[in-house]
Amino acid sequence: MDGFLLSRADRTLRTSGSRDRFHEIDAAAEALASRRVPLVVGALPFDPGDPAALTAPATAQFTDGPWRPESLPPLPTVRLTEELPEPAEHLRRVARLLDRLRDHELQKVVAARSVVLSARDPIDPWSLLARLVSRDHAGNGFGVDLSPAGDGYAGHALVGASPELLLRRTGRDVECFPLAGTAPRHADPGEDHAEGQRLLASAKNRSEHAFVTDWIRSVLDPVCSELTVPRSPRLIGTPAVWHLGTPITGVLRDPWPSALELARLLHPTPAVGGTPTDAAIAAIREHEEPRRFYGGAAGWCDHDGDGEWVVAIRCAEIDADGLRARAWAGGGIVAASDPDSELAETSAKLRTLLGALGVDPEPAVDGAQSVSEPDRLVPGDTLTRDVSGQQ
Ligand SMILES: C=C(O[C@H]1C=CC=C(C(=O)O)[C@@H]1O)C(=O)O
Repeated sequence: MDGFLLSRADRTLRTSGSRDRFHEIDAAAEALASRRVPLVVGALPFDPGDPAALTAPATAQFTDGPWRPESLPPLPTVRLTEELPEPAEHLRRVARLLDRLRDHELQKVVAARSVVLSARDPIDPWSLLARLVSRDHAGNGFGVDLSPAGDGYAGHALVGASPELLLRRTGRDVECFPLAGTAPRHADPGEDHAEGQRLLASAKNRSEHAFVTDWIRSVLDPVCSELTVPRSPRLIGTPAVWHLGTPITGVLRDPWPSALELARLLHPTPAVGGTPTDAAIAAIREHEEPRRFYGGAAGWCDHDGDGEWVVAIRCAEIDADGLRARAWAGGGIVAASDPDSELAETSAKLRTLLGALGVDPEPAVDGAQSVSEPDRLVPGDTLTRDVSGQQ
């Protein structure tokens, strides 16, 4: 994939070409701090020990609003050919993680699984990205060339529609919009509304969510002179699922850390990792296939330290020849979690990618979104809906 794109409701960055590449965050941060490069874009891996995929682009353009692709090129027919792990094994893994939660070794851990998709003709990452953005009512989307990460990533692309803002830094202002706690959407508006209200009232989901806001508070507090973390989450609707979300704002004490350094400090939040963070990462390494860039972050940082990073979820990695893609989804497990519901939650989250690729077995899910047509070319400018009105 030549170039990078981050589409958000209010702003899009698109870049092309490469004047430098980095697989180490430190090297990219140094190039920015010394003003050797004006901008770095790319992705951070889930596992902080893995290589990053960062590029100093040759050209960059910011535009207002979400990305509006000129056309929606057709995608090839895609088939789901493998599940990693098989659903039965995911259930067993969740059960084993629940034992560790009950032993108090962990308080929360995110369990993920993936599906492999095969195509006869290449899946063009830009075409898939155009479809994802057009189907997302907030116009969210990202596309990253993973080649800078080195061996095993040459020509691979990470493409997704993440609703979750890891952080945005503008001058000394910092914003985060963590999401955790999920319920399915329904085609019937009454049922859909009731499901959202149940999520908002669910003690289990609120506790799952609080691990994330607590973590973000603990990371930002030492570097911020002001920090506002609302006590209660809001209800956030994506086309496929409801989430609990909390808008967090802060003001940095100093002109640093940069957006890239903040992303490194915050990542992985318990929305993709768990609590305690190190024990959760260790458990994920032990129980799962490598996540690669799923559960990492995608975004940009400029030489003033400003930037924006989204959590790399609702995404797929496309191989260099475009004939194979792998999409992931995970869910937060706490002591009160039920393995079957967790499996169903990952299936609901996978619909974002499967639906865009035409593999979704249940198109009714798309019918649940009242503000987005499946193949509408120009996304609406509605930001994630706050239907609770609560702070
Ligand atoms: C880890 C994922 O979602 C995160 C974001 C929102 C809700 C989540 C949850 O309810 O578990 C997850 O924390 C994913 O989509 O793969």
